[in-house]
Amino acid sequence: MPPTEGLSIRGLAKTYPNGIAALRGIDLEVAPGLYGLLGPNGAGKSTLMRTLATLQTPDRGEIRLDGIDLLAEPDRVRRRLGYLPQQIGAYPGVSGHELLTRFAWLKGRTDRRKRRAEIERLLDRVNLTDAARRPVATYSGGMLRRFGIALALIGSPRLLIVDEPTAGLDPAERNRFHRVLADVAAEAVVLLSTHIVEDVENLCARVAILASGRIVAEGTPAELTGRLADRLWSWIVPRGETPPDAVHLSAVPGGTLAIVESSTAPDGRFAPHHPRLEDAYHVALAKTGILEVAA
Ligand SMILES: Nc1ncnc2c1ncn2[C@@H]1O[C@H](COP(=O)(O)OP(=O)(O)OP(=O)(O)O)[C@@H](O)[C@H]1O
Repeated sequence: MPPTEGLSIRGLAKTYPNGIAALRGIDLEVAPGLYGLLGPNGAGKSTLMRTLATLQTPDRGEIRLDGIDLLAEPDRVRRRLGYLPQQIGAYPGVSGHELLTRFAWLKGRTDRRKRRAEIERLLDRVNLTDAARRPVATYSGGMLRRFGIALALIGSPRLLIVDEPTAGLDPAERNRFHRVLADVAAEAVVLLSTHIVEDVENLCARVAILASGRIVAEGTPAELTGRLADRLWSWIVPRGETPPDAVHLSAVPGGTLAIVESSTAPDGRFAPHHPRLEDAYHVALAKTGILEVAA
């Protein structure tokens, strides 16, 4: 990747005044496209996202967006940023069209004709043209998420930061939301932070797994699962029996599914297990000593 395109992060570190080291030296190169950031609670995802959104500063390190130094020139980078927060505030009675108009005005879109054209384009892009005159307060959860993208896309950002986007969406809305993100990712860096491994597996060209403030694995979903080829074994432990030491345990009909990493089958009860991104995630966390409670 040429150094002038995309997002480049080097040696990023942040320790809060209470002594918690939320970021312990993050290095990442992110090209335009959809990039997934996975990690358990407290891994440092929000700290990283807020730092990229210029809402807080790191103790050390460097961030460049399309070659522009974010810490030295935050205002210049802000003009190229879109941030989709988890919640959009309540604006009683205000229609989608009107709220977009206000935000566009705040972002410096003062030419009325150009602003209107941009808003029409954005509404069409997120499939909300028909609902544009309805109050935002009446939108469903999925419509609100897509509306949030339209807000974040004012000014055609080069980096779109999306935090935990699909919680609470039904499958059809989740799918619609993903299609909009994929469309944006054709021309910008879209950084998607989530707990939902399946969203990243289906959608993202590359993924980083963050744990305790460090990147513990990085690559394409195929690379991450490929490293585990022929190394995973599973066994459904009948109810009442003690499960073995495993990289992941989850409840299934009939007992507990135990997934174990080993170069050979631990014993005759285990069958080969085809690795999924979720397994790579649990293996990466297990190697750092972090065990997530089964979902
Ligand atoms: N303002 C703050 N002051 C002190 N500690 C903080 C602050 N914000 C976050 N932390 C701590 O830093 C660590 C990383 O938190 P962060 O919110 O970045 O993680 P996360 O991966 O986003 O987690 P979650 O998925 O739960 O939001 C946690 O231990 C958290 O308690």
